[in-house]
Amino acid sequence: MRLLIDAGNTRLKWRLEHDLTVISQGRGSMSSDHPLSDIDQYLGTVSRVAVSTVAREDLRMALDAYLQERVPGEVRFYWAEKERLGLRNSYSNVSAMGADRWHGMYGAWKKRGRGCAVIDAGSAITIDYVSDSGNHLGGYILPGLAMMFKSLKTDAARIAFEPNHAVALEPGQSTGECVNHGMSWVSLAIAQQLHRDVEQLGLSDILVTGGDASRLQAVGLNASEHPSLVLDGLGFIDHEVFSA
Ligand SMILES: Nc1ncnc2c1ncn2[C@@H]1O[C@H](COP(=O)(O)OP(=O)(O)O)[C@@H](O)[C@H]1O
Ligand SMILES: CC(C)(COP(=O)(O)O)[C@@H](O)C(=O)NCCC(=O)O
Ligand SMILES: [K+]
Repeated sequence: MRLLIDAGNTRLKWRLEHDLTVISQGRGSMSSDHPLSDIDQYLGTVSRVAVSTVAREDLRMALDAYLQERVPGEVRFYWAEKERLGLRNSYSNVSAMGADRWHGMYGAWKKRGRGCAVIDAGSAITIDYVSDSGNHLGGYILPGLAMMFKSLKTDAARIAFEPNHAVALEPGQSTGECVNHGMSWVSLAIAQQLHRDVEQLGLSDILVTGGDASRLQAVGLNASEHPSLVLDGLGFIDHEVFSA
């Protein structure tokens, strides 16, 4: 069995496969001691692990040690690359790019094979544009929605509110409404800017992934949702590496 892991800054997403058929997939919290506890009993039958991570180095090392102790097969970490199958990274220093961004872009490139926008609404929101010819045109990194809520709670003394994910865009008339409608307002602004960029750049479509994907779609983001786009791209690359 092959185990694919996408370890972000908030959640660890995993997928167990046998001969490229998905046996099971799920997620754990990166703040828990054992984010893979749901599949502990299967790790002894895993022949290979492929990992995409942007987690803190101490967490990456702890995950590596946890896997090495339990998995008989190889544990391989995959990072952003300069180029693969015609997809070309715009970063001169590719090692600085989050592995999740490259794997999400590669998953989109393999699925579409033409210009597209990739949005990962996770702990941070990342946006990447790829041209029809496979050139990474560049992208953006924004604070994630939960990160924005958290910064208001921790950095503003007199803002008390309960976050809610309902979409409401009218001007708020209480602290809670001003904050929650503000989050919908920011999400709408992101969606509208994406639509303008995709139009101007002549990109064919938008692929969205990440825990807050549905929130962006709820305010009108015209995108197809691919909940495991990072795992998809990671799986394509790992398969290509081992089939070469
Ligand atoms: N059950 C959940 N646990 C944690 N975050 C969640 C959950 N459901 C939705 N979210 C939202 O998804 C975001 C995390 O998305 P995810 O793609 O897992 O992040 P990352 O890849 O950065 O670890 C959080 O910031 C939060 O706003
Ligand atoms: C921007 C990110 C934190 C997003 O990660 P996530 O929100 O999925 O945890 C991650 O892609 C990252 O650490 N990037 C490194 C900087 C860069 O991509 O330029
Ligand atoms: K992510």
